[in-house]
Amino acid sequence: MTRAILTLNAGSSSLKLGLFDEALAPLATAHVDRLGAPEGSLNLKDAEGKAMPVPHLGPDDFATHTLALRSALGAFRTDMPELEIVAIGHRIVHGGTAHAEPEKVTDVLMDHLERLNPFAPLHQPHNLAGVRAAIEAFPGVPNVACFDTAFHRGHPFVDDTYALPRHYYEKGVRRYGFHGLSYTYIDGVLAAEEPELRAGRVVIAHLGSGASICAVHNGQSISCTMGFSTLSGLPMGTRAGELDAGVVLYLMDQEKMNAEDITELLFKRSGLIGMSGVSNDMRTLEASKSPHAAEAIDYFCHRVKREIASLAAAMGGMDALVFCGGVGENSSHVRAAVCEGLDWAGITLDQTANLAHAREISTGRVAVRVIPTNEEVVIARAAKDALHI
Ligand SMILES: Nc1ncnc2c1ncn2[C@@H]1O[C@H](COP(=O)(O)OP(=O)(O)O)[C@@H](O)[C@H]1O
Ligand SMILES: CC(=O)OP(=O)(O)O
Ligand SMILES: [Mg+2]
Repeated sequence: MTRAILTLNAGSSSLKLGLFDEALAPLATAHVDRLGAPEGSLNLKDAEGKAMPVPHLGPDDFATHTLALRSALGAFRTDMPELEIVAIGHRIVHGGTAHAEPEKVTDVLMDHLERLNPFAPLHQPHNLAGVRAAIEAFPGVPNVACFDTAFHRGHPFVDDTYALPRHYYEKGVRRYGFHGLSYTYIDGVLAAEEPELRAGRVVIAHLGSGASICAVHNGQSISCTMGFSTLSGLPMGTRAGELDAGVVLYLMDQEKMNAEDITELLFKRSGLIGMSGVSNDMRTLEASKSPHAAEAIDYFCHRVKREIASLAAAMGGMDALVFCGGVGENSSHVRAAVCEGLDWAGITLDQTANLAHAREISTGRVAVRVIPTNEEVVIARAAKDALHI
């Protein structure tokens, strides 16, 4: 029997699973896409990232988080029957103000986390559904919750608050910041491989379907483009990003939209898909001939550029810039467009290295890096440490 740690990252319409051995070497990953929809699908990859054969499954097998988890695990078991799951780690988007470290899941913790649902309605309930599905599938196996907000809990007050009357801050209306597991991973890579850079002022751009940027000084998060919710900062695949609150008032007052309509608009129909009318997927936009697709990419890159400079200002400068996430790791066009015109800030790209997706892509004072992120291994390590495995 191989003793294994399972990691779960449950989104609204996706479920990502990772399997690691006790030394945290990857064994396999599973990715359920379009969970709940008739086109639901499952991809499996082995330890080397090579696609593995998937058993025949129908839409009913992905109808809920519990069924999707069962289907993905069933597929793993066919391939690796000798696996014993000894711990399960979960990505939980919101830990609120109280949860700044990974924690073993208890009924009390689940109760606390459920109370944070209104703060992240499109993430938290799905994350918790993943935890419940895991408890059901593996009775008696300990679960550990790992929080996206935890990395940012030490923000200085000016980057933790909004300019609202005080009692909203006390009620929890704060700049939480997200994608902390990804930032933890990148910070760990720099600490291990380029400690002199890590000791300095690092701007990390996590550019995926969800996207944010973080200012990290000597391993400490100073400021993040995401704040109270996963909606702020950068435009994303389907989310608007930075928006004048006056627009929301206009939508309510003049367009007679209610909270549900506006949530749907800003989280699901805006960003790249809203601007382009073509796709929420950067690859598709880059391949498209539509001028609106090109404008959506331009807007995305412009906002990333502005936020990088803003975050550098929050730290008094910048020694390194790291790109990660699906777009950050794979789109040389986005990286080039973002960095263009930032030479005044010490950023100049080695265009050949950038086109080759090399790890070191800068020629200027600021070290620019492309580092593939890995939220799963951060979760697995946290589960191992929290349970003293
Ligand atoms: N080769 C590529 N060129 C441009 N964009 C890419 C490429 N590969 C992946 N992407 C983009 O990365 C995004 C998904 O990022 P990812 O980090 O996987 O998202 P998620 O938040 O779902 O984990 C999509 O917009 C996708 O188009
Ligand atoms: C925090 C967040 O936006 O997560 P994701 O990128 O998975 O949507
Ligand atoms: Mg993501």
